[in-house]
Amino acid sequence: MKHLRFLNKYFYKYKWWIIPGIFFVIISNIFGVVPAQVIGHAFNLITENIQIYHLFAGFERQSIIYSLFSYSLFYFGAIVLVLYLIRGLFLFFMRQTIILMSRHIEFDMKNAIYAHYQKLSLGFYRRNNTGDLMNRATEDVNRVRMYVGPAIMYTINTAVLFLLIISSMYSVNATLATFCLLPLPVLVVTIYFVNTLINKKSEEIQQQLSRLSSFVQERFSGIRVIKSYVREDHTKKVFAGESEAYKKNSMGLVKVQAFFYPTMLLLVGLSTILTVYIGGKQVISGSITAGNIAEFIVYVNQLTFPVTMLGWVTTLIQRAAASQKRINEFLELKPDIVSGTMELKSFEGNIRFDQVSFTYPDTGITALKNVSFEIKKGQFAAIIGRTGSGKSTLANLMMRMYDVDSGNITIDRHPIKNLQLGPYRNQIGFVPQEVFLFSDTIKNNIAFGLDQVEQQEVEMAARNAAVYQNIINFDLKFETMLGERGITLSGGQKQRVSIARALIKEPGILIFDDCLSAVDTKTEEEILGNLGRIMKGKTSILIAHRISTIKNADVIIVLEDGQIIEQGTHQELLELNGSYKEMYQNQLLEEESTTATEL
Ligand SMILES: Nc1ncnc2c1ncn2[C@@H]1O[C@H](COP(=O)(O)OP(=O)(O)OP(=O)(O)O)[C@@H](O)[C@H]1O
Repeated sequence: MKHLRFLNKYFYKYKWWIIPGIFFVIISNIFGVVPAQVIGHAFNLITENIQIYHLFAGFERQSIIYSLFSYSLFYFGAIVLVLYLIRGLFLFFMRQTIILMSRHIEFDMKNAIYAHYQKLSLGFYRRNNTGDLMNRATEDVNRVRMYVGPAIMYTINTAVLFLLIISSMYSVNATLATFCLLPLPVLVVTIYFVNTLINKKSEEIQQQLSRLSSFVQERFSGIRVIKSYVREDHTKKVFAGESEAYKKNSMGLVKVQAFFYPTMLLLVGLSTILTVYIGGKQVISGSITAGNIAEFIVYVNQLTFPVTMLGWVTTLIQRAAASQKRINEFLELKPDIVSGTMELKSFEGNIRFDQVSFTYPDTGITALKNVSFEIKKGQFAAIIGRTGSGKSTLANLMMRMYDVDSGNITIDRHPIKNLQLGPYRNQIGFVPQEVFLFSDTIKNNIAFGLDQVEQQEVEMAARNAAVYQNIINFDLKFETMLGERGITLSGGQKQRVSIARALIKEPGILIFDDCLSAVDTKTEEEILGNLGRIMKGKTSILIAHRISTIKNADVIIVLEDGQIIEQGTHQELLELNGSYKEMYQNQLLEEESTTATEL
């Protein structure tokens, strides 16, 4: 329950919703209780006057008594109707304040969670799966909303109604009131237990449902693999198995519910029978009127709904507390990467690594060991090495996606940690190894890093990335939609759109993480030629596997197992006669053998 204290600030913020809300609950309940008394009076009117009416049988006066009688009943009916209408109006206001407040809190919380997620670093996203992140921002917030809205509303409602009804009952007759209320504790306890059971079963169903939807989602994403391995029948069987478990759980829940409602009605019926029996005795002894019995029956029925709600409300509160705990766990997390305060006035693009070591915190893999190098402003640097040697890690550290374990990284002679993070990252044009394009138009994908953009700039970036011709061949050109609702680009086209996205920023440092792998050599040359022109005087870093891509670099860094083993220009490295030369010769041999087979 202590986790729900977090929500108090929202109650305070929306105090002018909740205070009137409580007021409306009280008024609506008063107008809900008074009709019972009017019904009691109407009942008394009937029992007292019916004999008089029969006494005048055969006389002309009987019709006058009849019209008086029916006029009074109509009058009582009208009063009850008006009272219920007023109650209805206040119920409307009650929902318009409390439930509306809950929607505002839901909105605020979702925004706060999303904003907080944005601040957390890459490591956080690696540690937590997407499903969990989504659930906390949607399902958990929804459960909390059920607490700040319906649960609070029904709790206040039940408390007020209980107070009003019980005091009205006792003001009429204490004995009858006590007997009427006797079955209620049994009802409350039964509801509590059955509700716990229902809750447990619902949770199981919910879990099974998420298992089922994750299964379906994954199989839809991997439909190509399923079809090519002819695993349709197998997946069908697994799906049927999961569905069967879901069906079984649901049927279990239906059974409990089927048992619950009749039991509840039985207990309410028992209350009514007791009211009639004990009430009848009291009428005979003259302590109450027959109208009071009618009044009590209305009270008992009015109590039924709030009592059944009690169990439900308890569940809502328990669930909300569990959800709020999960939400708080994330909200209390501090970002691993904290922005520095130093403003980079004139950005040059000098990068220096000094004895840098880094271990990924989540896997414990040491990706870099004592790495030192310097890339000067305007240089074209290349990083090469076997897969898993730490190339992408270098790029991650340059962008300060992670902080180093030991050693220093300096940018323009300032420790990277001192720089303001946003403006610094804005200076970098990064093209990741795994291209990610949003389900949006090509234009918006290219212009992603900028707030405002001209069509000409987008076209120029596309030209420089050698993808312009491909784009204008689509019917909608730059307005072509990508992703689920749009077209699918080829691997090479995706890479080039991603390159255009980095180039349009006119960055101070450009980092290409092996993003030319799906591009043919001719297009690669064209892109590299364009880069030479655009990045003149600026720093470019190319991570690559093909030596042909990087042989013109000013400096080539050769990584192996997280360490720099060789460093220099293409010529210098060849002269070293080491790993680089071996790699180069192997690649030359591969090229020769492919050309030979092609011939
Ligand atoms: N986010 C991560 N969390 C944990 N370990 C990681 C992460 N990224 C990479 N690693 C590990 O760090 C090591 C270096 O990986 P890195 O991606 O830097 O290599 P790479 O040289 O870029 O490889 P490739 O050429 O295959 O892209 C690998 O052993 C890898 O398993």
